[in-house]
Amino acid sequence: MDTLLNAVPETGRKARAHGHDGLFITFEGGEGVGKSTQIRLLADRLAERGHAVRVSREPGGTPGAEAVRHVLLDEAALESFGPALEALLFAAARSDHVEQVIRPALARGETVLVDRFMDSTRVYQGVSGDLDPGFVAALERVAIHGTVPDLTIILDLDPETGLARADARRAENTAQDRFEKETVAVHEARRKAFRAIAEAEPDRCRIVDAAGDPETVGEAIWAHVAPLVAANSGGANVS
Ligand SMILES: Nc1ncnc2c1ncn2[C@@H]1O[C@H](COP(=O)(O)OP(=O)(O)O)[C@@H](O)[C@H]1O
Ligand SMILES: Cc1cn([C@H]2C[C@H](O)[C@@H](COP(=O)(O)OP(=O)(O)O)O2)c(=O)[nH]c1=O
Repeated sequence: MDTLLNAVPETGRKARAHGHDGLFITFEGGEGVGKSTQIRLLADRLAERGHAVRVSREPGGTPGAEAVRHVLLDEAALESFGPALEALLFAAARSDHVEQVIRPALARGETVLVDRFMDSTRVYQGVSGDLDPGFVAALERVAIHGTVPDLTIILDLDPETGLARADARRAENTAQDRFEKETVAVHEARRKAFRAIAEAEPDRCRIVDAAGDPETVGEAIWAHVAPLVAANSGGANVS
């Protein structure tokens, strides 16, 4: 098994398809911080500038991964799931998503925006689930197969506000999913865990304050994205 795991390339862009890669940008953070909203704003902004954009989400993004999502988020089936099983299921869904959607889109030169990726597993299963970091890291290497995001935007917001926004978003009869139901203390611990990832990986991650109005948050995100877009487009001026 160890040999198999070692056969998987270390994380890092060198494992990415060569040539005219697109940009891979992931959005992370707790419930209701505004990930879906900001992905839509950024996708529109990039499309207006003529960039081909592929938007996706996790868990999901392929028929198989969406089936796994249904299992993972279905309250009835999950009470007995332990964090290790969850992490394995998220990794299986991610592997399919990376191979079937993300890597091919990047190889076509598309900009890929994904709502949650590997950092959510590190936080929700690793930290909240108290899993062995080596186990989480091994699963991550197998699942992403070297396809590391060029940029991860971590939207930072106090849990009370995020949960209130998530409640406002939810139709009256849609119950919270089980990850949303946990205590504010658990959500706060996740917020700290996302911040710790950003501090440990400053080249990849940027923390963005999600408390302002959507447009203000969008401008802050664009300030991080625009230089990468310019560099990836051969230095063309991107305003
Ligand atoms: N900056 C913001 N200020 C106020 N409400 C927001 C903001 N961004 C998003 N919302 C609203 O909060 C809810 C959750 O936003 P969403 O983008 O779905 O968050 P996430 O994808 O992180 O769960 C939605 O109803 C959305 O319209
Ligand atoms: C991708 C991923 C998501 N999750 C959790 C976080 C979310 O609560 C849930 C995804 O459901 P979703 O409805 O997409 O929530 P959100 O809008 O907050 O992204 O799955 C993990 O626990 N691990 C993971 O690796």
